[in-house]
Amino acid sequence: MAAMMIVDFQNYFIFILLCLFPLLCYTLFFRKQKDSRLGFDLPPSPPSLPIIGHLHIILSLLIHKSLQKLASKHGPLLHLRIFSLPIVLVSSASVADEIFKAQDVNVSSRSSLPTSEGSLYFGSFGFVTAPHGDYWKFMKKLITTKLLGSQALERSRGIRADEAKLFYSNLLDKAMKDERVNIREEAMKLTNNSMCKILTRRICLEDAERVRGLVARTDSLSKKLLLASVLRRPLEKLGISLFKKELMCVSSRFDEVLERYLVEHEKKQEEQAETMLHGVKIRHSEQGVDVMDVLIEAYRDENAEYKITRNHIKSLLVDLFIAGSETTSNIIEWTMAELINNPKTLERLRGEIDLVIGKTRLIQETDLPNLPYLQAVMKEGLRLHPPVPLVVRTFQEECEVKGFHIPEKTTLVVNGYAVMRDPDVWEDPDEFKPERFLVSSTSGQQEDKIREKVPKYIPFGSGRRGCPGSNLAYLFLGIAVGVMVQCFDWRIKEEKVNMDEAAGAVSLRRAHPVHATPVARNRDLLT
Ligand code: HEM
Repeated sequence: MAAMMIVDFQNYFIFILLCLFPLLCYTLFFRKQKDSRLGFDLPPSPPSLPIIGHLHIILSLLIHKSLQKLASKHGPLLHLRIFSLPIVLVSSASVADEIFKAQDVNVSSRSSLPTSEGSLYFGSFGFVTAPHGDYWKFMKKLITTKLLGSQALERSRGIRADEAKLFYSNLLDKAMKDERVNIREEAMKLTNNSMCKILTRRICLEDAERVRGLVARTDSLSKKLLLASVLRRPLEKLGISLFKKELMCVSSRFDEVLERYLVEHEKKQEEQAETMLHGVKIRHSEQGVDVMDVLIEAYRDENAEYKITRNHIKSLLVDLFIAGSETTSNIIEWTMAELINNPKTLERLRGEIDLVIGKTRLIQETDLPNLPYLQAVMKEGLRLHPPVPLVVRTFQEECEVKGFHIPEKTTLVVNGYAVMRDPDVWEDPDEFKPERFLVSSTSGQQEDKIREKVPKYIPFGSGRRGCPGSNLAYLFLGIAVGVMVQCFDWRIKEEKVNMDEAAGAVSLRRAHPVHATPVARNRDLLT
């Protein structure tokens, strides 16, 4: 009897669950967002699939290209849906301009993951994922004034110059041995080692491989995290924490290395303080100050506007390291691929470098302002191959864009890749033509002035959440490309470098690494 009752109860329980399941699905996936201004039109929406909405597009392998195709068919301002999560997709310069200007504060937050609470990467201590509030404002000020501002970049110039010489001598070594070079790997060594030294003044030699491995892992993890943050709300309701184990594993490895560096820095600072106590005045040499020193100072400052913690310090270092090295090495490789495929452009660039610098010394950062064609080459590389093709933010409040209603908490996706290949504002948008960035070469100058008013060029995003590392990025890119063009000819086995994009990554990476053999033009530039 008891057994029958148990079976009955089980059936009854299953029956209730089956009845509740559609309700659960409805609540999670179909229920419309609360919209206080019903009656206003949402932006147009392309056809979607039942339940999942437009998820299949977000999951596509080359997401920026799928979204670009969607926009060219249905328009530059679209309303998409993933389950019940609303997304606004922007693919033209004029719509992006209106949002970045009129809604700058409203879209100044990104969404983070509830599952990444204690993580140093993509977690609640991070700067990149921090909501637009007191912490973000405090750190942004510190970054733009003391960490990546012009004086800070001046201070770290020596570090980058040493790394540039090492970069040149590694390439020269390969040239002497007639060996092929994987340009991405060489670029990665340059940016990783420079970033390590700028951030912690450590040579990072013993940790370099480890850190490089971690950066590679974060790239593959980023796509999953983007997906997890898009699916955040439905998953939260179901109590599912996606990729938490993987995320925490990467985080704890970063933590291990950075905690060690932090303790070393603190010891060094204490030793200096002690020496001062004994009456010997040792000024903390400006040359010896790295990003970690500045952060420790802010951490110890009792009167600071915001009290940061050790985790904030470590998290910011992870953010800067990943944001700074992966993106710049990607664009160095893309730009060299374009130059090898466009020998006339390469010749013109080399002509400019030879003319301005001569053939007796290596290009330096201070030469860059005098090399307009090199600057145009860098800009064109970034336009065609933006390492961060999608800028993702959140509308905090409801608003109107181009006469359409955008509900609060809608995710904003600006497809920078599509904006910078928008045929309405770019002539021959898919071609590599650095000349377009040279002021004097414009034929229809009037037309160009009108175009310049629209921020069609957004490889570093825009508005207050735009990239604070763009100046540093131009220095890395200018020197790496400058050295490779000034000092070497490049031989490839194929007729042209394959320009396919890698599928399944968040950053815009190449599907095939560029393998080329450097041929030295001048062997005595360092002597
Ligand atoms: C070619 C190289 C780079 C590219 C293409 C790039 C691109 C971007 C983009 C598109 C964003 C999002 C901007 C937005 O939401 O509007 C961003 C954010 C950011 N980038 Fe970069 N970046 C590069 C290099 C760097 C470097 C060298 C650093 C620093 C070392 C850096 C640090 C950051 C940080 C901290 C953010 C987050 C800003 C915030 O949330 O307020 N980036 N970057």
